[in-house]
Amino acid sequence: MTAPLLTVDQLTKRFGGFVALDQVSLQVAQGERLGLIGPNGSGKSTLVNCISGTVPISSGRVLLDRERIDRLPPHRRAQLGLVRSFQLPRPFGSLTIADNLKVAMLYAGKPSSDSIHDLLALLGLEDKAGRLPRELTQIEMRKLELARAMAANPRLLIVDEVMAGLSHAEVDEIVELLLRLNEAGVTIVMIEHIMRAVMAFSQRLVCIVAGRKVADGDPREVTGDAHVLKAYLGE
Ligand SMILES: Nc1ncnc2c1ncn2[C@@H]1O[C@H](COP(=O)(O)OP(=O)(O)OP(=O)(O)O)[C@@H](O)[C@H]1O
Repeated sequence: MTAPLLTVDQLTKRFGGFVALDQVSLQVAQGERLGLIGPNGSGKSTLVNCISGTVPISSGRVLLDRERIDRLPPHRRAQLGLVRSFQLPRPFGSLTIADNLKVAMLYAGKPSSDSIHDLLALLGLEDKAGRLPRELTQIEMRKLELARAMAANPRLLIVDEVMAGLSHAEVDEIVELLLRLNEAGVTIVMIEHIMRAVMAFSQRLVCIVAGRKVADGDPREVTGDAHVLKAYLGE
């Protein structure tokens, strides 16, 4: 059996006396599409912050390909192929779309084998190379954010609420795009509140409630799980 690409092992995160994540363990296989769900404030973003290195963990381990990465700074993790797209697009406003992608490649420390042009084409932004971010529509901004993440040549891409505020058709478009990126070989973890998108995308779901993993498995089974229903419906 091949080793998981990502392993989160007994991860605990405390903010002062508050336990935001309580011994969370999960694995992500190479090539997988995993959905991470949970009510507001359950700890999803904190988990992603701990995995990508923007907040230190209190205890436990995070491994990429069997190597511990939980002491590495975020840019080192990005160099190893662990890349996240942020909840809010934050491109450099004075740089063109193409230059924003160049910066992202430099940050990851390895100019991608894909040319910038190929990346723009993959994301459907080929007409926008010379434009500034402020000239983009909302969905184009989300695509730019995904393109910036892809410019870092990720092995594991974590997308954190990239569809919030988009129309029904635009959500479908982003899901299609993520499926294409996955087909191109990128393992993807999606954090998303839009359940239609989560169900269309995910091969497996993990549900976090109040800092604990309460379900992990087939999406239909997880969404029918009593703990998950209780957390969402507040029974
Ligand atoms: N830096 C911090 N200091 C103190 N508490 C924090 C900090 N960051 C997050 N928390 C708390 O940890 C808990 C989990 O927050 P988190 O943002 O991870 O939830 P979430 O599942 O991503 O929520 P949402 O779906 O609303 O984005 C919340 O109670 C939050 O208030």
